[in-house]
Amino acid sequence: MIRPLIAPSLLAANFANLQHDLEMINDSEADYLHFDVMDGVFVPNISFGFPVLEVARKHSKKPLDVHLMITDPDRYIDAFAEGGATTIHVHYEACTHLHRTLTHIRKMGCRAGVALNPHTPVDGLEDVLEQLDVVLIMSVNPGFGGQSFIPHTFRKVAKLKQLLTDNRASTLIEIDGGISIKNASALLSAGADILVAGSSVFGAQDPLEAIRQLKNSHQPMVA
Ligand SMILES: O=C(CO)[C@@H](O)[C@H](O)COP(=O)(O)O
Repeated sequence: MIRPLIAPSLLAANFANLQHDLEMINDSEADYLHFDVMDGVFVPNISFGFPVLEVARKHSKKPLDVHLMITDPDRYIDAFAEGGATTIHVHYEACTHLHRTLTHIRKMGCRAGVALNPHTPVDGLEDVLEQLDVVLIMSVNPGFGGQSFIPHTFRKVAKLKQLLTDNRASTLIEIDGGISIKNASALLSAGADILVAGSSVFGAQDPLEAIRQLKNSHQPMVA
């Protein structure tokens, strides 16, 4: 079985000591650093932007997985690509010309991702699969960390996996919101490849161990 890719979400880090938390992630088995950008319009919260991106780029050795929870994301794709993003996710609900936006993200040298709000069906992606490296399924309504996982996500992941298989697409499936060791293995069985985790990592007594457990969550738990 393939081990999942793990992306700790910086939103849940200790901003009073970001360098410490970034170094913890560097020392961990995490595969990416998930970077949530919120504009207070697309979602009812404002998080962080370019000054924090610069800190992350300086101190993080992990590829940056940037999730743009903003309206009109086209305005900022070049800046995030030049700022060091490896992957840029735009929201399906925020893009009028999704095909063009995804093509542009790739042209800027990044992997192209689309994030789906919990109410957005996966079917609308069929005509952009060739432009798409990863789909970020939101398992909470975006805007805040620490929310409860929406159980409907299991069916949605399975449906997307089927769509990708039917189209012979190599697009990865990433899940974000309320992820912990409790739901990780069921999500992987449904077809997820990448797990984003905020509070279950940074709220743990031992964040390194929490990341290690998520990384090994494809294996049956030993009682
Ligand atoms: O994008 C978001 C929230 O909008 C997420 O990336 C959260 O940061 C995940 O946090 P937890 O639900 O794991 O605490």
